[in-house]
Amino acid sequence: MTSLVETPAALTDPLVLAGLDHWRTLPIKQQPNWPDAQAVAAASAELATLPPLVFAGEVDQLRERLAAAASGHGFLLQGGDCAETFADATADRIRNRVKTVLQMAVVLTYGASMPVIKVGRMAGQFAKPRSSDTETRGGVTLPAYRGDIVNGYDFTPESRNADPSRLVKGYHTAASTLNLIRAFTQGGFADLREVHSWNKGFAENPANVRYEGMAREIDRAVRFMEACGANFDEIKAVEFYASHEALLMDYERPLTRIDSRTGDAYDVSAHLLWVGERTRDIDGAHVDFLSRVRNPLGVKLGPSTTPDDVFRLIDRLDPERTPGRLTFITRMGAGRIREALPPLLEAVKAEGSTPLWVTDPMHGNGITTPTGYKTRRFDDVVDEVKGFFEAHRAVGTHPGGIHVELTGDDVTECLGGSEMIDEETLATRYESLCDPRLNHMQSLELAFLVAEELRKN
Ligand SMILES: O=C[C@H](O)[C@H](O)COP(=O)(O)O
Ligand SMILES: C=C(OP(=O)(O)O)C(=O)O
Ligand SMILES: [Mn+2]
Repeated sequence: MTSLVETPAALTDPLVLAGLDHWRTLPIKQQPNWPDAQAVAAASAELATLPPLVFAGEVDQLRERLAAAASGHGFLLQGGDCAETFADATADRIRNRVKTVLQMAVVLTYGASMPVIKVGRMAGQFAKPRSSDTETRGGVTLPAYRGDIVNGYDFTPESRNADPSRLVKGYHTAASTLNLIRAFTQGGFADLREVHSWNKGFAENPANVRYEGMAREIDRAVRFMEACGANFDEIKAVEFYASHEALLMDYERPLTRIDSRTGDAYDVSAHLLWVGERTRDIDGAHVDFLSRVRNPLGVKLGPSTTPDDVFRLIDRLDPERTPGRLTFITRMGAGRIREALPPLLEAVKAEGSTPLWVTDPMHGNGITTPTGYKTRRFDDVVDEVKGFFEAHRAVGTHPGGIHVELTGDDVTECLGGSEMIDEETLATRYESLCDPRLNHMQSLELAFLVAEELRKN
């Protein structure tokens, strides 16, 4: 016999019971003005029926890897576009980014004898926080571009309108990106014996040539080990994780599920989620939501962060001090890191917490050229990375990783590097729709530099 009194779904839904909607009652920043609330609700409802993009077991495995790194036994390499676009989710572009991350990882692993955790800003990095809600061109003001999952980049009212159908397109684009990443990294392409082939197709440049030299050494070592009986077939596959900024709540919330193994909530849109510098308010919606999912979390920290801010974030996001749960991604700027980072490291060390400390040498070093290009100087990026290592050496903490905006293509978006990209050259191949990315060669150069810094430790 059925009950005459129906139980409201909300009272039995485990996600609701886990407080996963509490963020709706809190102040929230950087969300789009969706013109059609019903269409957003329909898109979110559709997302809620779609399969998870990642599995909770993989998420747990990443947390274990990050825990090892936080205790000094590993290094996180997190990289990819500032803003992924739907149009660029092509086989060639995805392959070039994966190859670039694999090459950087091998430079770091071989150069510094350190296990490297590979995490892409990929398969979901579609939503962007902006400094301004609007953009004005030639006297016309329109909503700012907030990433392909919200609106279009074309400067027309139609394109800049927030369109909820993009939420579902974002999911499917993330799914096909992740599918290809999994094929590349599990299907033999990432095999260490392919170390030379990752360099193929990239124009020859000094960083490539240096890489080739290293690849030859690795080849010799692999052949030697094979001759000794080592079985390299066992390490044909490589772990490669997906991450993005958990910004757009109409995407993240419906992609949050209860894990049948443990009863815990996981945001299954990516393995690792991070909260941005603009949305990490301790009493805000984003921090509340993320505090309730089990994924490893990143938190961006800008130059004005105080030790008190850090302690409050640790208490909210990692009350049980779970190893590998929390990664602080500092983005101080080359001119600030040497004074701003050490007090945070000291304070956290004294308190006894062991988060993973990672440097993002991109977001504190933005400049705009007189011709209007958003760019960064490669020298500033390098200087911030060096400042990061100096700070950790001084305090005696582990410099645990780098977080970079990069692409595998030969774009001209950041100034300098051995190719000496100058302000005039920026125009030749500037493709980013948001922040400037290191190109393939600049990325490799940075990896060699980081390996040298790691060797000094
Ligand atoms: O990626 C980070 C931010 O979204 C980006 O730096 C904001 O850029 P804006 O200052 O042009 O809005
Ligand atoms: C928005 C970003 O950075 P931040 O929050 O550090 O400004 C980003 O990483 O794209
Ligand atoms: Mn960015």
